[in-house]
Amino acid sequence: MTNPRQVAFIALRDVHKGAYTDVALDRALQRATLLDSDRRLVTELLYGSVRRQRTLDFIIDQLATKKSHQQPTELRTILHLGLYQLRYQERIPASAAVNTTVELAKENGFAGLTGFVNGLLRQYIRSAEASPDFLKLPENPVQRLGILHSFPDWIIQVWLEQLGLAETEKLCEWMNQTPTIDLRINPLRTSIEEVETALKSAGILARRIPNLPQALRLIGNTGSIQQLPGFKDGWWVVQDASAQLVGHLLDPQPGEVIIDACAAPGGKTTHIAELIQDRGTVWAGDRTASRLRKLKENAQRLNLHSIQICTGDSRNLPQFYNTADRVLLDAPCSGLGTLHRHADARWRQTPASVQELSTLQKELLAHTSKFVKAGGVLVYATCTLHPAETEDVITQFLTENTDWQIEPPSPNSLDSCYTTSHGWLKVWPHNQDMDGFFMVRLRKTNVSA
Ligand SMILES: C[S@@+](CC[C@H](N)C(=O)[O-])C[C@H]1O[C@@H](n2cnc3c(N)ncnc32)[C@H](O)[C@@H]1O
Repeated sequence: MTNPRQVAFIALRDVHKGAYTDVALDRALQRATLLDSDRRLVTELLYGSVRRQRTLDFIIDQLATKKSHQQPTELRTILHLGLYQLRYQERIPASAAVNTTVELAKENGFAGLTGFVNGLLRQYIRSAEASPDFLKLPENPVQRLGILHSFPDWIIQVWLEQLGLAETEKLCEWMNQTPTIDLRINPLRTSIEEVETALKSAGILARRIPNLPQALRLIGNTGSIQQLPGFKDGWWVVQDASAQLVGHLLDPQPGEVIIDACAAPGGKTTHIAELIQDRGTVWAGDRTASRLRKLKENAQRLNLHSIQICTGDSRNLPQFYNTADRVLLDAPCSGLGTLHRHADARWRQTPASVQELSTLQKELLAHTSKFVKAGGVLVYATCTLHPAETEDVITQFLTENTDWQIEPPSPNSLDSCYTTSHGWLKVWPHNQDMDGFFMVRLRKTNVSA
């Protein structure tokens, strides 16, 4: 297969049948023979169409007699691809978007409906030219933002309650961007200067990130990550800037025993091992064996030896009670802070799944806090921005465990600029230009309050 739009159609059709977007993309690309530029086009069309699904359906609802969900599923998929190009891909001439979409319809069993496809797309072009905001959006702010920026109402509601209208709109726009790639340099193997020089010689642009001495943000097209200089030598690992803050908040020291209770695939475990200069013990626990295999590969590539793997449910590991100087609980979460990275996550998560996660997070915190020695530290972190998975988890824990208290980062530490008045850190992506994250450092005192 050599037509990128046909490849995008097959992948998007699989997503509409329930496949994960990244899995559908890999599968479709593997079956195709495409130039690098066409592979990028497939990725953009697929991820963009999945993200913008609600807006695209709303356009179909306005322009066609039959609502989007009444259209044959594969025809709806084809219309999404065409409308996505017209609305969001300025580089693609409108005529090319229309003609290729009509072709797709013809090739995929809708030869009798090419007039309908052509007519709908051309009507979209005429309406958008006449007035860029021709969509008749509802007055209700939750629905209006949800349709315009393509999020479910409940997510908009969660953000509106915390941020208000103007900031929520900025956050929505930020979450619809193509995600950036950050590297964390392994100081045990190289220096940030050496990596900068190697990337520059390979024609890759990168910039430093304020407050994070080991971080570089890649700019523009990078091609395959595994082919970048230094990958095989363990010079760096891909890790978003805000995830790098977590290791600094934990502040592990050489010689300590540290338990990373939800560790796989090891982004933070390997950071901890680097921060202790590979001297001490980092227990990497996780209940998913396949993800732990990835962690092992990462540790080997980075040449880190202080990491020990423990497969199992971290709610049930009594052998670790009172053994750790520090514990990291990077808990499973709804990922509302990283929706730009997982195009379909906004459609998969629900208020009910958030409540289930909140229960799991509270159980994990109750158990893993027992791993910490008196006087020790636990950092709770999640890449979500939902209060039920963040503030509520911590507030309940502190109410039930009066021998624990929040220890905010010291004023001149790397994390201090993200600290809230409660002592926990909240990274809002549209303000900080990095993934959304919540993190808090708790210290176990010797006495109950
Ligand atoms: C947010 S991810 C961890 C990411 C990792 N810390 C990193 O930086 O690469 C959450 C992890 O928790 C694991 N997990 C979920 N429930 C668990 C449980 N009850 N016990 C142990 N691990 C669990 C999942 O398998 C997943 O790998």
